Amino acid sequence: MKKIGIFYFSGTGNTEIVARLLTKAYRRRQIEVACIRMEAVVNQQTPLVLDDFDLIGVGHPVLGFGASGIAERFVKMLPAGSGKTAFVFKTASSPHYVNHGASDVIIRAMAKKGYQVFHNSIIAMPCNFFVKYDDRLNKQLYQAAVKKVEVIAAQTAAGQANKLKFNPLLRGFLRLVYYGEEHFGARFFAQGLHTTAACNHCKKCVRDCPTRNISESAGQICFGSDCIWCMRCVYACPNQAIQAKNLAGCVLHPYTGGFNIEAILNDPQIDENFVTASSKGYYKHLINYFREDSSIK
Ligand SMILES: Cc1cc2nc3c(=O)[nH]c(=O)nc-3n(C[C@H](O)[C@H](O)[C@H](O)COP(=O)(O)O)c2cc1C
Repeated sequence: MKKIGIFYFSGTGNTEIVARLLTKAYRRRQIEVACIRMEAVVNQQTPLVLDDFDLIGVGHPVLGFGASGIAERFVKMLPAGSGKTAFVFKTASSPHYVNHGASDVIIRAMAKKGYQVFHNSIIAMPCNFFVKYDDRLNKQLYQAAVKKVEVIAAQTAAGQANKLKFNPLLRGFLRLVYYGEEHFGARFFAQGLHTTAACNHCKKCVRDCPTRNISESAGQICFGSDCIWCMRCVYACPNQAIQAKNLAGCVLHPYTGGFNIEAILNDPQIDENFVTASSKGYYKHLINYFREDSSIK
């Protein structure tokens, strides 16, 4: 293996953390890696040149059981693969099998273009949507992610396949949910976004929006209709000045997603042994996920 190109989209930092961990894991194996944000390609700031890469990685968050508009736009831009090998990875708040099909549209589109997508994986990370996870769980998820990334790096570097089990009967229904989330949910959410008096017009949100959906006009920050509900603007605003009026419950207060992982890791008071072999209820489905890499016995 000479060089790997990892293209990822990350709204709030989780997928970026995984993409960076993967990059480090390959480099430790003496493999050269380029780690590129998908939106730089989609917004034509970075040319899409794949000639140097022997292996392509595509990473995205699971948004409404799908892959996010940016990932779909990126895949449309890919040139013919001519048999190039590829893998996909996704982050989600849960490794449950309902999320396993989230990359299917991407995998199919890549296969149509001649890419051989041989490895598909899911990594559970802190939830950034509606449900605020306990920081002990966030720490446990991150530590498991570090181990899972090592496995993904070893398998993909060796050309070893990985498939995710998915019930095909769910496909049509979940695709419909995704369509509703992307086209109606996201638009409705964006219609209710507004800035408060705390906004100092630094325009970070304008610069950072992956779909260039935020602009400033006559001294006002304006939110357009091409929102993919990635939450970046809300969570990354340095003054917490962007607020949601519609579906406000989906924004976590205080935010405990990707960007604060470092703080969680550095806090010795946060005990990562949150899910155990005897956990019940919602957390039960995480037991096997943590067992896979011996995060719990
Ligand atoms: C609009 C939206 C929809 C989401 N839908 C799902 C979902 O269907 N399943 C899931 O497990 N997590 C879902 N999540 C949670 C994210 O997938 C998860 O927190 C992910 O790691 C975020 O990655 P990022 O920080 O790279 O954007 C959703 C988050 C958002 C903002």
